[in-house]
Amino acid sequence: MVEDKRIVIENLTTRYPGTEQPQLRQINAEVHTGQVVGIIGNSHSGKSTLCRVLAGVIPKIVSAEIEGDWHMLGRRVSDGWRAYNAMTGVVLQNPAGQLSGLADTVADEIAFDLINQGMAEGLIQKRVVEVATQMGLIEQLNLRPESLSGGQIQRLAIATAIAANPAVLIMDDPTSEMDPLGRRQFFQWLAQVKETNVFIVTSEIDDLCEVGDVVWVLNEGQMVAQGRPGEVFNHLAADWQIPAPTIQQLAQKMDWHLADGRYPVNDAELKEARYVHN
Ligand SMILES: Nc1ncnc2c1ncn2[C@@H]1O[C@H](COP(=O)(O)OP(=O)(O)OP(=O)(O)O)[C@@H](O)[C@H]1O
Repeated sequence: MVEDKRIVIENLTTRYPGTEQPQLRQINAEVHTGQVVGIIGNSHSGKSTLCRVLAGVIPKIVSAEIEGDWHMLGRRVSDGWRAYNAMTGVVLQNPAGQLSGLADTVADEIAFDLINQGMAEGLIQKRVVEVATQMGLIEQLNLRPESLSGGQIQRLAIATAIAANPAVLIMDDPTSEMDPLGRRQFFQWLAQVKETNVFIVTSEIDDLCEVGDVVWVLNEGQMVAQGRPGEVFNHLAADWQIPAPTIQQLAQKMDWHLADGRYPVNDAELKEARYVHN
């Protein structure tokens, strides 16, 4: 059998109980292995709801009426929760609520899922140090999780989500409480993640343009645009209320554009635009 390496969403519509209007309306999308997908949109546009669906939290934990279909790497939640859940690493809003509450130390929290999976002790220790290094938590390994700052708790939630090397990583605004340096380190880490499908809700448009392969724009529950960052940000509609990336704003002022007429949205495109103008 050929392995399905796609993530496919077909005509997805969701309604929370007691609500008349759907929160997601007829969403269609297809993503291929290894892509970083940035999900953007203004408040209440449905970004968190889409993350909950992709993570299987809807319908497994939060109930909602669902029409349409979605499958990731050939699996659906209805095929079995264990296998679906094992495939995903998830960081939802309020990461503190996601921690086990059982671990004495940051190291134990990161190790929690690995212990549950029956990984050998030596391998667990190695992996804990690896992800703690990636998330800048190496000096916090022996601290109690509840003693961490908001930004550190977000890093810990990410560390626990990536510890078991999930094929799909779903993160809902994972840097909202990080300081600027923490945010930069996070996006530098994300830039070098390979062979993982990443979905990230973020308002950090500039960073997203550096690391994102694809951007999805949600507006009132509809997917109003999807494509490469350069395509999407060059065609923003005013009612989406999404600002253009800083580089694009600068390039518009300078009237620096690329050979195809678009304005650059990231460092690499800015260099290219300079080349076109020299
Ligand atoms: N459990 C729920 N029950 C009923 N309605 C809900 C529930 N969760 C979210 N909603 C509603 O669904 C809509 C979409 O919310 P969602 O949180 O997905 O948007 P969002 O784009 O993530 O917003 P934000 O950027 O403010 O976090 C909103 O109108 C919200 O009030």
